[in-house]
Amino acid sequence: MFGFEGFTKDLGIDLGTANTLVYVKGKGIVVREPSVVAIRTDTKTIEAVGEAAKKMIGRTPGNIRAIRPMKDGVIADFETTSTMIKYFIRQAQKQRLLFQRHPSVMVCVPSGITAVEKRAVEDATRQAGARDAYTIEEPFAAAIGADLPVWEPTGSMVVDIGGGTTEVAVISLGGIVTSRSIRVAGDEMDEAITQYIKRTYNLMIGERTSEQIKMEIGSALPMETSAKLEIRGRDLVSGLPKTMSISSDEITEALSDTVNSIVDAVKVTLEKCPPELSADIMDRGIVLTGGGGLLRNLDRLLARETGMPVLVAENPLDCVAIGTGRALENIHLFKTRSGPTSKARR
Ligand SMILES: Nc1ncnc2c1ncn2[C@@H]1O[C@H](COP(=O)(O)OP(=O)(O)OP(=O)(O)O)[C@@H](O)[C@H]1O
Repeated sequence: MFGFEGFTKDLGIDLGTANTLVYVKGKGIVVREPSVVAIRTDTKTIEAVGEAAKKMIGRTPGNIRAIRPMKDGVIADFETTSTMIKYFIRQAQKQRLLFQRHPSVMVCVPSGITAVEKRAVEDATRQAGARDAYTIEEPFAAAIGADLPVWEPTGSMVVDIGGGTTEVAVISLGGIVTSRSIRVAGDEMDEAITQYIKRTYNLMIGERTSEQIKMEIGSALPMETSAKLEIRGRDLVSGLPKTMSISSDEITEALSDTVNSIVDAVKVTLEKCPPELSADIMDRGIVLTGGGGLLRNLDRLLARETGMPVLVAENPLDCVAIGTGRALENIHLFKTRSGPTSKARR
């Protein structure tokens, strides 16, 4: 059993592909920044991390590269990820919330990752200064953060749609009964929009523009009143900047393949769910978490396709971070290491 008396100033980190959130017990979420690092390619030094680095995406001079070290929810670049975690821990410490130089840190990881990938997250966290590094599977953390009764003998289903991964899991009695993790989520939606606009209008738009289009007029089902948005990009024929208007119906069409992959992942997981637990889920409903859960009408589409009630969690973007932090507070409830958490010591 891991003692939990020293955890008061310890951290839960939602190390996401898109955003990293840090949760401190009693304080809530104290850091919320994009998971981006800007590096000088000549000297290999870090130029900026988080919000400042995100602003540089697509706007960097030749010698600076803005990268997202987490790709598809796992560590694509070990050194940079470790530097980024260190920066976020410092940000929390700067707010005088942490008095321990080496806090214990719980980091969430996608449920589908390999033992090697999990180890990489634990090592990067310890290299960033953590005394103990624990990992928790993301959908389990999301379910705790969404206030689902994860410890009860009743089935709960959570669909966490982040930047890189969508995690679908059925949880009961403190464990994941069945789950599915697909590397299709918000980033893939952005890419689908970029490709659609390139294919249809010969217009090249940036990563940030496609995300903005998704958030402002994206919808999983056609909206009752179609909306329009002015977008800017580079005309691939003339090579010049161009402004044009795009409709929400077009974005619904652009997003259909990605959205259908998510719907299929939910259906497959439901098919594998034991009947008693399905009945519980029918009563309580499927809960959507993660930023992707905010896509308009995704709840309605999922409800139509599964015949189950579907709800969006109260603060979908914060559920994983809150759940990760709460899991650290309740570490004594995790009975075995083969459950949804694991631990590595300095
Ligand atoms: N209103 C919205 N509509 C649609 N998508 C949104 C909205 N708000 C945020 N998103 C998307 O949610 C994604 C980020 O969600 P979140 O912060 O939960 O992911 P993450 O935890 O960083 O990623 P992962 O779980 O894959 O590691 C981004 O793709 C973002 O564009």
